[in-house]
Amino acid sequence: MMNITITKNYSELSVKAAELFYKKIKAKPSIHLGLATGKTPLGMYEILRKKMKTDGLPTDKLKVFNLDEYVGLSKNSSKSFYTYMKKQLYEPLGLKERQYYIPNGEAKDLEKECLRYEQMIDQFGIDLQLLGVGRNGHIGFNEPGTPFDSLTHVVKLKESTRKVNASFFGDESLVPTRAITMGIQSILKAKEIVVIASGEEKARALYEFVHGKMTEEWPITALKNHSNVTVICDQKSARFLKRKEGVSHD
Ligand SMILES: O=P(O)(O)OC[C@H]1O[C@](O)(CO)[C@@H](O)[C@@H]1O
Repeated sequence: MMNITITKNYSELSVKAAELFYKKIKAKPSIHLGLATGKTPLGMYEILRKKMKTDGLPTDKLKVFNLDEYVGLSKNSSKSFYTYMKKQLYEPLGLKERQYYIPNGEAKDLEKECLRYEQMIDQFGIDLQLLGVGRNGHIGFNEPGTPFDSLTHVVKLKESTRKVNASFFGDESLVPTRAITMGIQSILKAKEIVVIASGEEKARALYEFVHGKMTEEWPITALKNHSNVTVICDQKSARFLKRKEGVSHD
């Protein structure tokens, strides 16, 4: 089942997505969340952490798992996804180290690290997975051509992805060339998935996801196989979507 909500703009998208996560956390304080980095979730993370704090939602039973991490960056580098998450949620929500999980991009044996991470996902299970989407349809760092049955693995980042992510680094040459990412199969293991997308540059990927056929050329289309996916996107990213049942325009 796929539900699509189209919002007027990025602010509304952030409010909707934050509300959804807030409700789920409130209903099940021991929920296991799968979380994403990138620009798109920044708005929802800000609303979520503020509301959770104001309302005093307990966070001691929460567990959060991250999709990916760069290889070769120190965990404490200001550019690591660990630092991003620490600033956006781990610290503001007062999470203890045992409550958050992120691939270790500094591991000596990367293959072993991938295996460890996948085993942990299997052991705990993710209830609700948040996903952004790349312009080329990537989810996590699973670039076009990644097998749908892939588990956590090391990827060589595409030049186009490094270019887009250069804004976080100041210069493209500083963006790491590899990352560890949950695979497509690992992502599909989540009980429920929420995809957020904003801006015209995401419109083609959303079109392929909603109206296109399943193909490894558009990694996001793997989600067509999942039984519980919600898409929250703004009008700009939804410009190629056709009106149909299950699509609500706010
Ligand atoms: O939200 P953004 O910055 O557009 O990124 C989209 C996707 O691209 C990535 O940043 C990887 O390049 C993902 O982590 C993210 O979900």
